[in-house]
Formats: sequence, structure tokens, C-alpha cells
Amino acid sequence: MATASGFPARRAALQLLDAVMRRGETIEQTEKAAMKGVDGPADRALARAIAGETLRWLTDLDTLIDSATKKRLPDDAKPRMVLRMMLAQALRLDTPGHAIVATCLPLLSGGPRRLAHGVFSALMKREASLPEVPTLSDSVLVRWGEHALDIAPGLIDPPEVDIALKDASETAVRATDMGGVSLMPGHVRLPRGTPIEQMPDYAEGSWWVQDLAAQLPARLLGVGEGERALDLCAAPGGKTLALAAAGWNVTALDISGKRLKMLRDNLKRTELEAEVVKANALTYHPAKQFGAILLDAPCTATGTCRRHPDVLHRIGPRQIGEMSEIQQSLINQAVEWLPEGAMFVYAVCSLEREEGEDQARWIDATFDLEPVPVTADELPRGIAPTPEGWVRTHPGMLPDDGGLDGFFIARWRKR
Ligand SMILES: C[S@@+](CC[C@H](N)C(=O)[O-])C[C@H]1O[C@@H](n2cnc3c(N)ncnc32)[C@H](O)[C@@H]1O
Repeated sequence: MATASGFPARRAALQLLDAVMRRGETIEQTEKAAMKGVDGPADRALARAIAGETLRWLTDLDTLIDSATKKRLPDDAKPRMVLRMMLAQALRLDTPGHAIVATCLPLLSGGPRRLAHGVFSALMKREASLPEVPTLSDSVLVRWGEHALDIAPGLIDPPEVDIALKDASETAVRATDMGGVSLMPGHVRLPRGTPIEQMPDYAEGSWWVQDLAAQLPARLLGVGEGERALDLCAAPGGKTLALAAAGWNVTALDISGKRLKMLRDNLKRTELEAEVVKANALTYHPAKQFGAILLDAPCTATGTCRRHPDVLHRIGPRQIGEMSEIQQSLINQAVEWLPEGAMFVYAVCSLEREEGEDQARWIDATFDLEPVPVTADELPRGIAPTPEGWVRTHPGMLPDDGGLDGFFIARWRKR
């Protein structure tokens, strides 16, 4: 069988899915290798979309497959993965059936093509469909508990594109000019798929891409008026840019040279300034004192499940446990460096209680820090602080405005 023109994109999607499901890797880690031989941005976007939709709807796709097979296909069997991809294209991307068959069955060359073809055709014939809202896996349902059913509708589609403005006084004008809407001063939301880097004023540097929830931690430190702030896990720099734009004299520290290169590029494009330090925060010795420390800690990133649905299948108790230990080590360091009266903001883009609420309780119980509760007027309309004065966002919030990422944020002052 000659391979159809869309075959390389499907092969790449299969490799992306294999990397996530079998090896627990992120899409980003594997993308470069998987995309070899895929020509052009449209085909690369297609490969990403197939993998993304498959991961987002995996539980429901499996239910359909199981309803059409006499003997259950093992979870990691190649025909199951190819069938998941085929159905995701038919039911989520509106790809015509003949194109799906022509580009996906060759992925099973030398294998059970007839079985996959038969299952796919049977499901198409009976007009199989997906539920309105993706069904979360049992392990995610258990972890997210009472929030799970609220979060799931936020996963139906990939998110729109949020940008943060360097100058919040331009919010209304920019929103109108760019065809977006603003959910708080300094924020503009653009339609899904907006080709950011091709926008006429991208190079001008008066804004950067940053989810609405990710814009909150730096804002909670207020304006800097030239005071020193340490952005402790800073790269690629979204929060460094926000702090610098708010008048802080920022030291941006990160362990990753590759990610710091992105941070430097971001500073250059936006013409903002920060001292950039490549160091391990756990062994670093700051030579100066800071009026504020922002710890946007490394985490499982399950709050970014709308744009990175691989987290729905890669993350489990082991990763959550490892991350919460690292977070506590980083918190220990940060608190040690806080002079009296200095502010401390802890943030994670995670939906896991162990990385968020439990860490805040541990901080309260362990250190001599005074909680500084977040107030409703510091947050977008429709998001309220928790009774403890923390911020907990998740993708099911602001449903009429397109949702936001999951973040946990809390604030203290050194007594
Ligand atoms: C959640 S990301 C930070 C995102 C960033 N604040 C932003 O807004 O763009 C966590 C960062 O922590 C860094 N990191 C992890 N362990 C570290 C350590 N021991 N010391 C310094 N940075 C570390 C990672 O390289 C990663 O860039």
C-alpha cells in the first residue's frame, strides 16, 4: 500500500502518544524526535492536535473501542493506540473516514490492520459519539475529589490564548485592536489558535503570552518601586517580566541554562531588565537581601492539563510525592533568605492538594510567617479567594469566559 500524504503526521502523533503513555515523557520532551520527517507547520500542528485530542478523550475513546471488540485489547497494544487516534480524528477533528483509514492503517503494517479497520468501521456505522464532557480516569477522579466534576468541562477544548500587557493602562485599547477580551487589567484573551509570533506587534514587545492564572502570582507582590525581588524558579520568565514591568528590581534565578536562554530572549524582546542567575536554588547563597521572594516552584503541572493533556496520564502519586519534597526544600531556602517584613509568594501550576493547600498548611505550621490573605479585588471577577485567603484556580472556573489554568497561590510576610 502506498502511504498517503498525511501519513508522517499520523506517525508522529503515534510516537508522541507512545512517549507519554509508555515512557511517561512529556510531549515537549519527545516532540523534536517525533516530528522528524513531518514537513511544514500545518502537519506538525495536526500531529499535535491528534495526540492532544486522543489524550483529552482517552477514557471515552477506550470505552468505545471496548464496546466494539470481543476480546479486550491490552491498554498498551499498538492497535488500541492507533484506534484511539483514528476515533479522535473522526469524532473531534472531523477528519473524513477515508482519509483516516488511508493514513492510520499503514501504522499497523505487518500487524492487525483488519481488526483496526473492522472496529473503526463498525463504530462509524453505528454513529458512535463522545459524551459532552471528557470522562476523567479513575485515578484522576480520586485525586481531584470534589473538584473533579467541575474541572472536567474545562477540558473539552484546548484553551484560548492569554497575553499579559507590559502597560496595564493600555488594556482596553489593546483588547479592541487585537480582537480580544480582557478579564482583568493587563490581561487580554485572544481566540484559540491565534498565530502569536506572526502578530504585527509581537516583535515590539509590549506583551507576552501567559495564562490568566499564571499572571496572578507576580501581581500579588504589587508594585516594586525599585525594591529588590528574587524570582526563585524563574525561567522561561513570564513572572520575571511581570515583576520587572511592575517596577521591581528583579533577580531571576533558575537551574536550567536552556530555559534561561528563553528568559533572556523574553527580556530582550520586551525591553525589560532583570539580573539573570544560573544556579541551583538549593545551594545558592544570595549576596543581597530581597524585599520580596516569588517561588513559582517546579511541580507536576497538572493545572496545565488543558494545553498539556499528557499530564492526565503521566502523573501519579510517585511524581506528586517527589515534587512536594523538592517544593519543601525550596521553601525552606526561600524562607531562610527573607528579611523581616519581606513578602513571600508561593505558587504552583498544579491541581494536586499535596503541592498546594498541604504545602501552605505546612508553611503555616513550620515558619514564623504571617499569612497575608489575598482579597477578591486582587483577582479576576468571578474568582474568589479561599476562606484561608489562598488562591485556588482550576480549568472549570470562569466557564463562560473560556476557563483558566489550575494554580495554587498563597502569600506571607516575614514577621
Ligand atoms: C514552574 S517552572 C517556572 C516558570 C516561571 N516562573 C515562569 O513564570 O515562566 C519551574 C522552574 O524551576 C526550575 N528549577 C527546578 N529546580 C530548581 C532548582 N533547584 N533551582 C533553581 N531552579 C530550579 C526549573 O528549571 C523551571 O524553570
